[in-house]
Amino acid sequence: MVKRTILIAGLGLIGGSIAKAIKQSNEHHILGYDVNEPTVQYALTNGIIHEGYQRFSEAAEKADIIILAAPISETISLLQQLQQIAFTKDVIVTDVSSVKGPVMEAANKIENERISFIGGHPMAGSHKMGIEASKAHLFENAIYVLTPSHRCKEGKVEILKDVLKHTKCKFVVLNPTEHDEMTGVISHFPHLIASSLVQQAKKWEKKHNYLPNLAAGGFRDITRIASSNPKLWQDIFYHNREKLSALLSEWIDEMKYVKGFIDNNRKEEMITYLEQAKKYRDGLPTKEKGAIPSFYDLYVDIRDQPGALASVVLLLANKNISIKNIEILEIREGITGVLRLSFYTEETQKASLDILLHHGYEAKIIQ
Ligand SMILES: NC(=O)c1ccc[n+]([C@@H]2O[C@H](COP(=O)([O-])OP(=O)(O)OC[C@H]3O[C@@H](n4cnc5c(N)ncnc54)[C@H](O)[C@@H]3O)[C@@H](O)[C@H]2O)c1
Ligand SMILES: O=C(O)C(=O)C[C@]1(C(=O)O)C=C[C@@H](O)C=C1
Repeated sequence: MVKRTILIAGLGLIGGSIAKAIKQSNEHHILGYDVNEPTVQYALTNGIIHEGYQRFSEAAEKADIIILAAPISETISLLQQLQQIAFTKDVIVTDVSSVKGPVMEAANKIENERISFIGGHPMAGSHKMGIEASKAHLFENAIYVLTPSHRCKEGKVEILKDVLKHTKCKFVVLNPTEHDEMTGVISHFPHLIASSLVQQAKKWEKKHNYLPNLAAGGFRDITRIASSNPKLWQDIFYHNREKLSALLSEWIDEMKYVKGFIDNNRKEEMITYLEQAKKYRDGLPTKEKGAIPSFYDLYVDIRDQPGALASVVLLLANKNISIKNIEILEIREGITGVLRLSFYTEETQKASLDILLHHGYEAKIIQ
């Protein structure tokens, strides 16, 4: 075990989560820097970092590994600042940006011999932002993409992996272009669609002001990510604009094709379209958190009465079962609602199903 000094620049959701995961291991010394001084204070007070800094260069000079976890435009600017530092030892620099092309372009221009840059992107996150939302286990079983730059010295990727292994992620090396195309399809474009669905509902609310009350499980599931940080996503869309623009054109054509089924009641073609989508969606990897995070979910019907939620939680707590997340779906006053309980393992998911069925609850696992 080699104890290294790791600087995390940008202590938000992602930087804070990486800091927590690495600090838990007690293996390394963690420095933190953020433009927002209260964030650094929060990280220190809550034991997320060992030392806090207000000047980036001062912290960078002390580090063996620098993790840039700020928004993409800021990450590129921090990278350019590193170029000017006269490091007295070799340093590995990585980032966490959701788009890799522009960051790698900036990294490949670096002429500082001491810097080995390896692009990084943990494929997990949340619609929440800031250090308060950070979690040590955010990246557990998630895919962590690495994109080494032209000037990355031998052995450095292995050192970086050794430090990041505390996030419990799974590494994959991709080139920036394939990364940006795939994340465009699987992450960035879906985000745009989620926001557009919400915009559509907002327009229709002018006609039917009761409409938001009908927003049940389906609408909420498909639009959760529309609640994310708008500035962060504008930055992502901007940096992956070419891929997004192409996907948007493809989507518009596809929707015209679908409109043909609907307008002309081409029933069989519509069913085939839906069947193919269902088959592909059902076949996505479900045992791991990946590009599409999956949890071990259990759905429980409950009535909206005082104590209904507490009773379910208590039943499971009595059997020492930890619940990862609880969400109440489509519950309205006096009417049956649905609880979605997420578990860490398939075993606890199944055990919870048995317990709840045994106590007369209507519960099910939907694959
Ligand atoms: N949110 C996600 O789901 C997610 C997932 C994977 C990767 N990412 C990437 O992670 C990066 C950070 O996103 P986040 O969700 O943690 O955002 P966040 O808003 O939670 O945190 C960003 C942090 O960076 C700080 N910051 C801004 N400019 C800075 C600068 N110049 N120097 C130092 N700190 C600065 C902010 O004060 C804030 O604390 C982005 O590049 C994003 O593309 C996000
Ligand atoms: O779970 C979410 O809220 C996310 O949006 C996470 C998500 C994703 O699209 O899966 C978003 C952006 C990141 O770059 C990586 C992961």
